[in-house]
Amino acid sequence: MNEAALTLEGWYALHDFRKLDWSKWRLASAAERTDALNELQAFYSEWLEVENNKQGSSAVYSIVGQKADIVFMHLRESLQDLNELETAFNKTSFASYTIPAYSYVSVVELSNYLAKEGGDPMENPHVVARLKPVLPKADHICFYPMNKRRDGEDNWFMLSMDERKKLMLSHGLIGRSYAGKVRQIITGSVGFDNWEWGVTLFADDALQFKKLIYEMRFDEVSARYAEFGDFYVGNILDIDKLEQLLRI
Ligand code: VOV
Repeated sequence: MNEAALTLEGWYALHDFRKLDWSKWRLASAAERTDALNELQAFYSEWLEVENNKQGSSAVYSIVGQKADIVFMHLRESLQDLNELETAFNKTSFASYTIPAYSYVSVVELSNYLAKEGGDPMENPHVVARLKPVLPKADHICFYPMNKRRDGEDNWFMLSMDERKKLMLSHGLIGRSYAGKVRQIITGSVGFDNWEWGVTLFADDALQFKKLIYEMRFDEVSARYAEFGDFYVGNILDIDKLEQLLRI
C-alpha cells in the first residue's frame, strides 16, 4: 500500500455563501431592516470576541458575480461549534433575507511533505499559528475547492511519498515567491465535503490571485494532478461596508 501523507489538523472551517433576497429586503420596512442590521452587527461583535479569545476566527466578504453575494468564513474549534454558529445565524432576521448559495465544510490542514524532522509540531508556535490562524482581513478573498486527479497514469494517490515530496517542493517554492502578496489557507475536506481540499487565498491586490494561480497551472502538481471546482472572488465587508451594500 502507498504511504499517506501525515496531516496535522487545526480549526474546522465553514464557508457559508449566501445570496441576498433583494425583493424581500426591499419590501421590508425601515424598522425591520434596522433590526436585521443590528442583529447582524451583534453577530460581528460576537465573532470578534471569539477571535480575540483565540477560539476561532471569522471573515466576511462580498462576492463578485452571480454565484453568491456574501461569504461568511468561520474557523472554530469543533464541528459542533460551527453547527451552533450556523444555526444561530440562520435564526437571525437578517438570515431570512438571504438565500443559501453554497457551503463548504473542511478543516485547516498541514501535511508533512516538506516538514523538518524532530519535535512535537503541536509544540511549535509557528505550526499552531498556521493551524489556528486569525483570518487575514485582506482586501480580497479567493476560494475554490479542488481534488488531486486519480485518472489512469495521472494518479496522485499512486505516487510514492518521495515523488509527491519532490512535486510539493516545487509547488511550495512557487507559493513562497508570493510571500507578502498572497496568504493561503489550505483546508482538508476528505470525508467532509465533495472535494478533497478547499483553497482560500487572501490578498490586497486581487491580480495576485490570477498571477499565482496561473503560475501554478504550469507546475506539475497543478498542471497534471489538480482538478478545480467553482471559483469565488470578492471584497472585504466590514460592518460599515455591509451597511452600505444593504442601503436601498
Ligand atoms: C500562497 C502561496 C502558497 C504556498 C506558500 C503554498 C505552500 C504549500 C506547501 C508548503 C504545502 C505542503 C505542506 C503543507 O503545508 O501542507 C502545500 C500544500 C497544498 N497546497 Fe499550497 N501553497 C500556496 C498556494 C496554493 C494554491 C494557490 C493552491 C491551489 C492549487 C492551484 O493550482 O490553484 C494550493 C493547493 C495546495 C494543496 C491542495 C495542498 C495540500 C496537498 C496535499 O496533497 O496534501 N496551494 N502548499
